[in-house]
Amino acid sequence: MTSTELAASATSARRLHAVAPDEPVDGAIDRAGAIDRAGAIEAIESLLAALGRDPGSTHLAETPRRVADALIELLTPHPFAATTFANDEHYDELVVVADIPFSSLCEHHLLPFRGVAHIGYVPGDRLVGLSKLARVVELFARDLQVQERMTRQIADWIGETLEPSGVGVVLEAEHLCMSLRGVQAEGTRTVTSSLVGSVRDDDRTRREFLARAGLRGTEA
Ligand SMILES: Nc1nc2c(ncn2[C@@H]2O[C@H](COP(=O)(O)OP(=O)(O)OP(=O)(O)O)[C@@H](O)[C@H]2O)c(=O)[nH]1
Ligand SMILES: [Zn+2]
Repeated sequence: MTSTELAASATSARRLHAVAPDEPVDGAIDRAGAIDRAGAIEAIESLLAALGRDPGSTHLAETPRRVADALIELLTPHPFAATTFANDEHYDELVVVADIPFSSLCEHHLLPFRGVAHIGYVPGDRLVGLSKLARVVELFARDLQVQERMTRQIADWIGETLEPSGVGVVLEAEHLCMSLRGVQAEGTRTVTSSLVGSVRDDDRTRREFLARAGLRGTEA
């Protein structure tokens, strides 16, 4: 996928409410389609039958409901208020939150990929509540994803919400579709990044972000 396509899909997949200064907003997103829980339960029942299992057996009787609810949970982010504050002290150094854990579902195999996100931004007029950076990771992780798109979506959200002078997002994850099955390349770590503004263009800021994110082979 080209970067233009990634950006377009980031915008079309999820639309966020605009953030008004000092006012918490609903971080809820508009989804492409509503979740049909009854339909999902029925579909899992059919899937079990198609896999040669008996969905009516005692052991599997509740499995369609459990699987459907587990998937719905993994695809439903918690709404949140994207609280921002005025940057009265004109703080203009990097703010970095490293090692934010996340789990998502790969859109190719519906298997989890999980790891950590590192986020940094150089504030403009607004600061964001730190926990919101972890919440925005969850906002985009709870979807059928590819790691590259998720990385861009997080960076775009921070850019649009805070209008900072720089943003850096790095995701490091293990894809179970690559380690459990298929090529079975255990222990691989996929690293993706989206660096924008001063975090991309200013050498000192970029190095500082990568070092604070604890990435191997980097130093401040
Ligand atoms: N770029 C990218 N690829 C991903 C991601 N998650 C899974 N994939 C890849 O998506 C590809 C799908 O390839 P296919 O050849 O259609 O699927 P497959 O036959 O199951 O491929 P194998 O996994 O190689 O057995 C695989 O190479 C996966 O490793 C992701 O987040 N980003
Ligand atoms: Zn996959």
